Amino acid sequence: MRSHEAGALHGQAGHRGPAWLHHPDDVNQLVEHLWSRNAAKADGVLTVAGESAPELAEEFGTPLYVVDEDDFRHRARAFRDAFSGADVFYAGKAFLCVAAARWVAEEGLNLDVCTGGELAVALKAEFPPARIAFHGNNKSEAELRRAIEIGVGRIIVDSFDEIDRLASIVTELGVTAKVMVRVTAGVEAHTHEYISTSHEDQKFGFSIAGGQALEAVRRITSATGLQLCGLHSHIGSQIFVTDGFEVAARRVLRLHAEVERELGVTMPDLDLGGGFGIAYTTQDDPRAPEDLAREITKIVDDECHALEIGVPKLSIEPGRAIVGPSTFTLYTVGTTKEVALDGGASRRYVAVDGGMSDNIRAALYSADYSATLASRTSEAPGILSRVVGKHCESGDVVVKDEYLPADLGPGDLLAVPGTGAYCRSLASNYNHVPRPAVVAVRAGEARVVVRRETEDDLLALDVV
Ligand SMILES: Cc1ncc(COP(=O)(O)O)c(C=O)c1O
Ligand SMILES: N[C@@H](CCCC[NH3+])C(=O)O
Repeated sequence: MRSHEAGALHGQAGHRGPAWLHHPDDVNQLVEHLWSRNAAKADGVLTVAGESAPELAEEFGTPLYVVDEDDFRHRARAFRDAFSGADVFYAGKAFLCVAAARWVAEEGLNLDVCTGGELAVALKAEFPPARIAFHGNNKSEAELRRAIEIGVGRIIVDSFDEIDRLASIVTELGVTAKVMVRVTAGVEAHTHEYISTSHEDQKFGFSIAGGQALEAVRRITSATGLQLCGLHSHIGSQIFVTDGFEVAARRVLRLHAEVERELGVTMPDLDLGGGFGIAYTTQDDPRAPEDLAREITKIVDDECHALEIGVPKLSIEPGRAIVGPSTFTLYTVGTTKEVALDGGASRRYVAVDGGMSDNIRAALYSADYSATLASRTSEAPGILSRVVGKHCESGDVVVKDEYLPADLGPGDLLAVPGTGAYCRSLASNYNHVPRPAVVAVRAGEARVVVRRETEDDLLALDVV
């Protein structure tokens, strides 16, 4: 994630946004690489896989998450094919529902879940348990028991307490569980602090440098019923450069070699996690899965060669890079407002019918997004605008800076691309706003895969 607060808007002579944001030649045009493969505009109207934004809004209401199913499947296959010698786990935390779990299964990927709730969705979708990896830094006894009973493929262990918990469950059940050890490699990933997970001072994993990782391996290998299949490292999310993966892979493989040498244990697998960045705005330049595969595979091969060890089977866990670009959020504009700024400049606020309850990422990580008018062509010039929601927070921003037509007004539809990952999954009912539906569009057909919450849903938990 990149923060661009420094480039804040100012200046009288034309509204100037952050340095990376350029005035578009035609404010009606889509910046294609920010959209799913079947999204297009015809006469100003946004369409996806044969369905138009106004038709979708009319039939399903707004706000609405619209997922291009073919795009999701295509990206899943692209990772599977690019990493053909590896196991690809879709990270369900990015977005999970029964339909999505089925798409993942059908495209031949594995699934990463990190709570009993995500596991329940996977099971409802009849996802093969052996293809599920179970994550989490504080899995409960009940969650672990269920995972073992249904036979998940691997459990990624994150604490000494968990090792004890697991050891007693497998002993009691008389079974063997495959486990991996989540390690922290001490890498400072180039991303937002909140989604960086490999520096030492944070809650995930066992430190390699501090010796806890080796100790965890020792305890697992001396426990009965726990079968160690490898080490796991995830350095963070929304990462664009492979240098962080490279440093992490080298450190993890050194530990892998040490385990082989010192303990005589050869671990068959190595999981380098997910975190591959996507384009939210024109400032982002993501890597293609083939490039990632080539570079990461080479790093692992070279390091194993240097360490004179066999090459373990690689696993990766992309979430955002599969689901993020597949989805846009469709909103209806409710109000607009011109706000005077210092120096005589002004900012156009465009308020939509959702906000931080369906996309918390701008508020939480200063994430940038883009937006486009989705229901008509406009002849008006583009002016720098801020898209905000309807919540009682001034930080309720969906798109910090975007050029939108000056005549945008109530009733217009606005679409925000790249909202597939960590928007529905982080959605809330703040201000008692019902969470939007998710509609999957494929070959001219739209179907609800997660229904919209109702007022009854909002009241369902109140005990009166
Ligand atoms: C262990 C693990 N694997 C995979 C992911 C997926 O990350 P991303 O959606 O950035 O690919 C995450 C989230 O950061 C994670 O914590
Ligand atoms: N929720 C974060 C990503 C965290 C990934 C989970 N480890 C985001 O929206 O970017």
